[in-house]
Amino acid sequence: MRKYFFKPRGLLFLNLLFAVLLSIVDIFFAFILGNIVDVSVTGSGLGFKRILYIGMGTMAAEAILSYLVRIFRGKFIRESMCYLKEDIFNNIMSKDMASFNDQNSADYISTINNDTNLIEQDYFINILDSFQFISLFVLGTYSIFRLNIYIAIAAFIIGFIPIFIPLIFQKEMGRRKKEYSNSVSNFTTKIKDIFSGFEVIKSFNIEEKIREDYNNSNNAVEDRKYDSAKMEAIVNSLSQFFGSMVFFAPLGLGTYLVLKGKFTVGGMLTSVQLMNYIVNPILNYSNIVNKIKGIKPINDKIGNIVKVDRVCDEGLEKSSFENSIEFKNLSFSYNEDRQILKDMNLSIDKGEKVAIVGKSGSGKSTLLKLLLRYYEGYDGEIVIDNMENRELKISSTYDLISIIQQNVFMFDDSIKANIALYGNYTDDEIDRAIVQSGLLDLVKTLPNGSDSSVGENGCNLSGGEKQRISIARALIKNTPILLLDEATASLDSETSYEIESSILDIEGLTSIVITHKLNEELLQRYDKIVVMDNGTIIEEGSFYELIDRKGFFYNLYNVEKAAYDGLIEGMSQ
Ligand SMILES: Nc1ncnc2c1ncn2[C@@H]1O[C@H](COP(=O)(O)OP(=O)(O)OP(=O)(O)O)[C@@H](O)[C@H]1O
Repeated sequence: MRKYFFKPRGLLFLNLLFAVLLSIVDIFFAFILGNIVDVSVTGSGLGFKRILYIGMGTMAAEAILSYLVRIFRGKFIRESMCYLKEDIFNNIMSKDMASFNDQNSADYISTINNDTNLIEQDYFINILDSFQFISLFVLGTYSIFRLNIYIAIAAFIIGFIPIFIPLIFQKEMGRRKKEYSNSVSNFTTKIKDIFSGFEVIKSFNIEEKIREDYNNSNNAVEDRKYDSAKMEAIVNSLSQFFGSMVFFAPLGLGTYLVLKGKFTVGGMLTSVQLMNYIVNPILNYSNIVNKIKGIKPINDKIGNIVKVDRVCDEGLEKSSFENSIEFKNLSFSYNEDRQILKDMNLSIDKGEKVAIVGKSGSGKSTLLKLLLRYYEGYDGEIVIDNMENRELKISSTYDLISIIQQNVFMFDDSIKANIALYGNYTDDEIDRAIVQSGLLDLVKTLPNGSDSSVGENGCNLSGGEKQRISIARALIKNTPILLLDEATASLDSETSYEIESSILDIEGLTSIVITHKLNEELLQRYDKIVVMDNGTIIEEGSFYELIDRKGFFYNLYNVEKAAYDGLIEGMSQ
C-alpha cells in the first residue's frame, strides 16, 4: 500500500506541514489558557487585554489550519484512492482469460468497492491522523518537560502501558478483519448470482430457497462485522482505562505541587491541556496501529487478486496472416482430472473454410479457445505462419483472429456502439456489417435505427438479434481469420443459412466454423470438415469424402438428417 500512499507526494507534504502547524498553534493555545488563569489568580503574566487578543488570534489560526488540514486530506485521499483503484482495475484487465476465471467476478467487484474502502479508512486516514497525533505528542512532550519535569515523568511512566495493548490483540484483529472481508466477497457473489439468475429463480419457483441463502450470507457478513467490533471494543476500553490513568496520576501530582506552592494554577491548567496532547496520541496509538496492522490480510488479498502472472501484451509482433495455422500434437486439460484434447494434429491453410463437427463435449470449443489464447498451458504447438501463437503479442493474435460466440455480451449502449465496440469505423463500414449480419430488417423497424439502445446486456433484443450483433462485431474487424462457435444457433434456419453462406462467400477469409446444424448445401462448400470425438480428430475430409467413407460423420449426418426430416414431417401433419 505504501506505493499508493506516497504517490501524491506534494499533497502528502502539505498534509504533514499543516498538521505540524496546527499542532504548534494548539500547544501555543494551551499556554495562553494558562496565562489567562494566572492573570486572574495572581495578576501576573501578560496584560489581560493583550492575552485576550492573542487568544482570539490563535483560535482563528486554529480554525483556518483545521480547515486546510481537512481540505488537503480530502484531496490526498481522492488522489491516492483513484490511483489505487485504477491500478487494481488495470491489473485485473491485464490478466489472461485463465487467471481471470480463477476468481469469481464478484470478488473483483468486492475488492474494488469494499476492500479499497477498508484501506481508505483503516490505512490512509489513520496514517494521516497519526501525523497530527505524532506532532502534538512530540511538541506536547517537549513543552511539558519544560513546564514541570515531575509531572512530565509521571505522565510518561504510566503513559506507555497502552502502547502494548495493540501488540497483544493485533493478530486476532487481523484475522477477524480478513474473515469480514471474505464474508463481504461471498455476499457480493451471492447477490450478483441472484440478480443475474432472476429469470431462472422466478421460473423455477425457488424464491424461498434463495431468500434463505441471501439471509444466511447477510447474517454472516453482519456477524463477522460484529466480531471485529467486539474485538475493537476490548482494545479500545483497555486503552481508555490506561489513558485515564495517565491523565489522573499527573493531575494528582500537579495539585499536590500547587498546594505546596511549587506550581501555579495557570501552569497546572497548561499541563492538563498538554497532557491531553500526550494522552490522546497514546490512547489512539493502539487503535491506529491495530487498524494499520489489521489491514495486512486485506493487502495480501488485494495482492493475490491483482497478481498478473505475465504482462499480456509482450511478445512478437505479427500483423498479417500469410500461410497456415497448424495444431501440432496438441494436448490440453482444464484441470488434472481429465484430458480434454489429446495429441491433436490439424493444418489449415490460408483462405480455407473449415467446419468442425462432433458430439457435445468432444472439445470443439476448447480448440478455438486455445487458438484464441484463453488458456496457454497446453502441450504441443499452435503455429501461425511458423510462429508459435503463445509467443506473439496478445494484441497481434487478436488483430489476426476474431470470434463469433454462442454467448454474446452486450454493453448498455446503441446497436452501432455494440457493433463498433469503441473502434473507429466509418458509417459505411458499420452499415455493411449490419447488412452482412442480417441486422438490416431490425434496424429499419427501429425509430432511432442503429442508434437505438440495446438495454442492459441487450435486454431490448432477442437472442437471435444479439447473435447478429456479435456477427457484425466480428465482421467489421475484418481479420484474416474468423472463428464461429455455434454462432448461428439461436437464428432461424433461413437466416442462419444466409449468414453462414455469406461468410463462406468472403474470399480469402480463413474461417473455422463449429456447427451442429449439418446442412448438406453448406457442408459441401467447406474445403474441409473436421470430425472430433473425445478430444481428438477422428475423421477429416470434404463432405463427399466423409460420406463415402461411411464412418462416424456419415452416421452423425444421417442421424441429424433423420431427426430434421422427422421434425419437418411432424410439422406438416
Ligand atoms: N472451464 C472449464 N473448466 C473445466 N472443464 C471445462 C471447461 N470448459 C469446458 N470444459 C469441459 O471440457 C469438455 C469439452 O468442452 P467443449 O466446450 O470444448 O466441448 P464442445 O465439443 O465444444 O461441446 P458443445 O458442442 O456442447 O459446445 C467438456 O467436457 C467440458 O465439460
